[in-house]
Amino acid sequence: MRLKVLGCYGGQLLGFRLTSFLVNDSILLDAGSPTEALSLEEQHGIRHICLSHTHLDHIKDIAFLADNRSLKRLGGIKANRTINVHSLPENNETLLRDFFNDHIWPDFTVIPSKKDAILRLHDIKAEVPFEVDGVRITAIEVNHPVPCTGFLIEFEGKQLIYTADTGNTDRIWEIANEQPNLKAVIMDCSFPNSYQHLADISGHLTPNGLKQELQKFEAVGRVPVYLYHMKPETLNVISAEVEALNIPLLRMLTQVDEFLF
Ligand SMILES: Nc1ncnc2c1ncn2[C@@H]1O[C@@H]2COP(=O)(O)O[C@H]2[C@H]1O
Repeated sequence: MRLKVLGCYGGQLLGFRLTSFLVNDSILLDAGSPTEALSLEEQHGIRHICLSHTHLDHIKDIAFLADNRSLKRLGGIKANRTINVHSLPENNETLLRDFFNDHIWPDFTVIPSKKDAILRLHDIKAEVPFEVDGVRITAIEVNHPVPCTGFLIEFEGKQLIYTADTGNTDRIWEIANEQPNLKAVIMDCSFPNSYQHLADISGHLTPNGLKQELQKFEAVGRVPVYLYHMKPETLNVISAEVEALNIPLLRMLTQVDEFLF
């Protein structure tokens, strides 16, 4: 499995891109930044978006990807016409009602026609696996103020866990502990310890919070844990606090990271 970090921050600042990961060149985990991180040709390779939740920092580039794909069609290119979004039914409803509603952005689920649309929204169910482009994907509910799922990604007998945005949560760790060949976990670490209250009310983790979470993870120290969604203006403080935890194979992601699992 190829995993490319397109953006791994929980805020947008010059040089810091919002959350998005590219799996095997065609599947996005969240869509905070693909149009900023990828060439037009690379964007056209994206066929699926696994969407954890509808907060703006995870959906904003669905809009720009769709617009770019629309121009590609006008240019007469036929391959990879549709972008398939996979998310909970509540999230797909929110996308249609509040984002692709012809006010905030055109409704690309009916452009150029409903039958042959640029965007197709697929309802998924938590803990019911589905397969796209040979990759098996399972959504797992996590703890955020809006409906949100992390994802278990499986390809060629290897597994990756992406917690998505979450405060303390249990089920995803139970599932992580069941995986026979888990290669990595990508998990939330948004705020420094001094912002614990904000982390709690906004459904995120601090270094202290993630230390508690990792007590539920049996492979800690054996399987790499990569942190994402750091608020960029607090990065130096989070970095020092993560370092002080002294947990082997735990580090913050950077937006130039690429992995081959
Ligand atoms: N009660 C709050 N006070 C201040 N900021 C908040 C509050 N709730 C949410 N936020 C911020 O709004 C952001 C929305 O996206 P995030 O969940 O990434 O992170 C959240 C916090 O940074």
